[in-house]
Amino acid sequence: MTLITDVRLRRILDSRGNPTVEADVLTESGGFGRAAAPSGASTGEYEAVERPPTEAIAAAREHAVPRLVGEAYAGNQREVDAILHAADGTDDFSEIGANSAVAISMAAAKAGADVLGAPLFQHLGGTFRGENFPIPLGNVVGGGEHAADATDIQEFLAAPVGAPSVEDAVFANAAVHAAVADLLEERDEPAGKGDEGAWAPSIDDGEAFEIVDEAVSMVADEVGFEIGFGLDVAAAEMYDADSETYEYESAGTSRDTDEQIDYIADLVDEYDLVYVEDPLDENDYDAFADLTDRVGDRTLICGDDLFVTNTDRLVEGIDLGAANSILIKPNQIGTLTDAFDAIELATKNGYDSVVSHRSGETEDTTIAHLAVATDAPFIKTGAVGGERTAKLNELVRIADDAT
Ligand SMILES: O=C(O)[C@@H](CO)OP(=O)(O)O
Ligand SMILES: [Mg+2]
Repeated sequence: MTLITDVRLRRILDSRGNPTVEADVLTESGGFGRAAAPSGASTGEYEAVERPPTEAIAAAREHAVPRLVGEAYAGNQREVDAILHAADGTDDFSEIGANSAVAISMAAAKAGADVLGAPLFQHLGGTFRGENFPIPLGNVVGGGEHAADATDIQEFLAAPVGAPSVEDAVFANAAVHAAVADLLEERDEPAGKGDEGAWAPSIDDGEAFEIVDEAVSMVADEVGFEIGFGLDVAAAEMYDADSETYEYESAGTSRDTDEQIDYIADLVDEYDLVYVEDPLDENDYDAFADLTDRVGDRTLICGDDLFVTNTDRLVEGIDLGAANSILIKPNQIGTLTDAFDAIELATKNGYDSVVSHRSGETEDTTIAHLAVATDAPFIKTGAVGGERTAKLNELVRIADDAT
């Protein structure tokens, strides 16, 4: 029934106005799945390779589509993804592009779910999923590679850890986003938005900490549950390998690795940070391990560029005690199977998974289903903006349907 009869690939727009790959997968019994690849700006050095969409589409049409059509079953995700790997023939999807691979992988999953008549999260995670929902981390202030002339730290993320439901959590993050706007206005700090919808004022990180801390407390008082906040430092973007220092350009500050570890550990304690992503360079497992040793009992230290959703890199991290959570981005590794395997390995080893969007996104909602399917404790997918709310609203719908 789920035999694939057609795979169509096209270029569509992403949220930055750049082209990206969209895939349609059709099956023998009329099943249909459509999915699109997201795209990063602060990409990790070890990510699977995203090719220019036109090239990725041509290569996938030549190498992957003929191996799938009439040959593979959309309901068998591991088979589809193994064929994508075999068709590509490299270990980083540099032939067909991770963008073509992930679009086809996710579209096949949706086609499989369509034939089953089951929601995607159930097709992926089993019939008993849908009881637990991830806490959404929503960025409310940001800079780094996502906005010019803004904070050095890439993302300040509201984390509604005490929310009684995913719906309450999603609305709380939007309220923090609005509260930040009010506080910026009071301080006469005009702000546009960065790539992920967070406010991107020309302020330094210190001021951003004050504002986000205040906004989070204000909204927590209003809603009556605990809201913390966290960071994506995206430190690989500020690390200078020659001088071995972290360069905070807008602040005009430079820190060596020990100073960076001290700085982050102090921030964790001063602001009760619940989450810190990529506080150190993507090649420095030892520094991650030191920091995790110091503060890992009271906050999540998450590896994004460090792990790139790659089980080999995660194994190394587990061995060394580097980080205690992993960011999961299917396009970093190229298939849903690989993303699932990373989550399973993480869970088995006590690492929390944070399923994540990219800065360049589409209306695709697959990651909302992936998070519910895998019982991931967190999802990071913005707070506002259509391509972000697409995922957040899908979570609300899944919760609504499940009750
Ligand atoms: O660094 C990150 O975690 C992501 C998403 O927030 O950004 P990008 O997609 O640009 O890598
Ligand atoms: Mg990151």
